[in-house]
Amino acid sequence: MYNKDFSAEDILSVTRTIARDLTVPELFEEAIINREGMLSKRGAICIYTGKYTGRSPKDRFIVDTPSVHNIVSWTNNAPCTEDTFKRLYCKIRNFTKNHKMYVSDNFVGADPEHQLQVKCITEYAAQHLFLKELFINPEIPPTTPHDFTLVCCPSVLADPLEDSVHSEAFVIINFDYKMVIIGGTKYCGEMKKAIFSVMNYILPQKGILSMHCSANVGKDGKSAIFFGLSGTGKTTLSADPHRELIGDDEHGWSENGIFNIEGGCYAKCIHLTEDTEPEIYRAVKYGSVLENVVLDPRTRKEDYDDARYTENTRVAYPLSYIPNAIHPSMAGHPNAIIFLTADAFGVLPPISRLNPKQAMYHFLSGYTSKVAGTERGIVEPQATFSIGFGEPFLPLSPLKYARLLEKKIQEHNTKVYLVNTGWTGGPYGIGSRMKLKYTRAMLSAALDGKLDNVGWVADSIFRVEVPDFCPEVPIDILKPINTWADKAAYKRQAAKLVDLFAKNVRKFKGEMDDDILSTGPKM
Ligand SMILES: Nc1ncnc2c1ncn2[C@@H]1O[C@H](COP(=O)(O)OP(=O)(O)O)[C@@H](O)[C@H]1O
Ligand SMILES: C=C(OP(=O)(O)O)C(=O)O
Ligand SMILES: [Mn+2]
Repeated sequence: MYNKDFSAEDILSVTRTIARDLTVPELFEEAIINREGMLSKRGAICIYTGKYTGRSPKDRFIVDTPSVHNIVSWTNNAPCTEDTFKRLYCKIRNFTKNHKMYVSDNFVGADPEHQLQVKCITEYAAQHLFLKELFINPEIPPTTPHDFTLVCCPSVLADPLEDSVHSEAFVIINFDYKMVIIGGTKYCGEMKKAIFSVMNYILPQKGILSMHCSANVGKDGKSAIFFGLSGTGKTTLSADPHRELIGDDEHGWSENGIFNIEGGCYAKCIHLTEDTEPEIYRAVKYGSVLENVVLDPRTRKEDYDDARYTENTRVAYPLSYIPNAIHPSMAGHPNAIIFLTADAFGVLPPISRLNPKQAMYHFLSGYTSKVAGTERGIVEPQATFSIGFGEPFLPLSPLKYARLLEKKIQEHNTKVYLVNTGWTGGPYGIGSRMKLKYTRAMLSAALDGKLDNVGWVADSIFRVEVPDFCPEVPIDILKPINTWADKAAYKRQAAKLVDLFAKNVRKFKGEMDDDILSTGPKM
């Protein structure tokens, strides 16, 4: 077995051709020349990722070594051996001997105190462009040594039998060598979420809460964060013309306030229209990377309604493409925390207020649905409980994140809301998705203090408080039972969800305070 340093330098010492620090136009040219994708009508480069059009959680591993063994939580992270890592590393190293690789250093962490310099090495120019847009791109290439290495070679395939992995795709994080290696999958989301996982390992160990959330700040300087699993609305709802955008997906919360981990956004394109999501629609332009979006063969016009490759069509663009994004992407302590949930049962209120214990309960529960496409094998909304609304990306014990959040909420007296961006009037298949304009109106009202003086009544099943009025929202939708034609059906459906909640929190028994665990929904 190969027995040397496992490092960026080692790989690049054998790489046939290195294209270093290319600019956006150069990467566009390279991607076109390499036939990695084509230009869209609005001037973005559009790439197709083949078999893997979403994340593949079963193919993601953390190398289990003595130095991380007792730090990583193995209940929600799959281990792999050093041998597996080394074998796949060697396959990548050998591959680069005959190929050109794109190399540059980018940062993650907008707060200079908590930045990580990542050396990005990719097989594809378009993927390199993706990283340039998504990470924080330095004006001049840094001369300091990098902290972490990300290598992505989709053409390198694992052999499940020989390499002891599950498929030809692999995403492996090695904290000892400070390296992520990716092969077999072209889906760009794997790269960003792997580095997010790295930050979720590093930051909490320094006392900083890292969060799967978007963030924005009002004209009054009050910031808000929106936790949510994929598809619940982090990106869509954080792009708000009345508030300044901080980031759409990954943030840290330190003693100084919140900071974005990334420098760009990765928005969903399915059914995107200029009317409903103007900021995102207009961010599709020169410099951005479209993924699996169908283009008209003659006009190259983007067809956002065509899900022939996947529902999980995407666009990546730098934060500066959103008109009211602030730079640097930092703000003070949030005044409000929103937990976004896409409830496929159609029984949760569209907005509700949580006390601090309920906030902990719902953070730990992380109830939502997996929406079609983002993960391999999911074709319709599927109820799930994802701790911290981001369990696949949390390497440490989930309680570590929960305790940090609990402390922050106490210290800053932060208001917490649970917002159902999922179904209303019935479950998925019968009811309809909550109208975006109503969700936006409810959030604006909550964040602007317009719900402070309305009446709040505890929901008899979910026990969270529901407002009796919200400007610009029909009163009927505030209480979910009122939106169901068949009230008995509503109760049966709610009972199913209550049962799921209760079963799910059992796993925290003995580890989390009983008064938190007992604050959940009850029939
Ligand atoms: N009420 C709603 N709130 C938020 N998003 C909605 C709503 N109704 C439909 N959507 C759609 O759901 C998707 C939310 O995805 P996105 O904002 O990318 O989620 P995330 O960033 O959390 O993965 C978008 O395609 C958006 O248009
Ligand atoms: C890119 C992803 O995140 P999100 O859908 O939350 O934007 C993902 O989960 O693969
Ligand atoms: Mn998003």
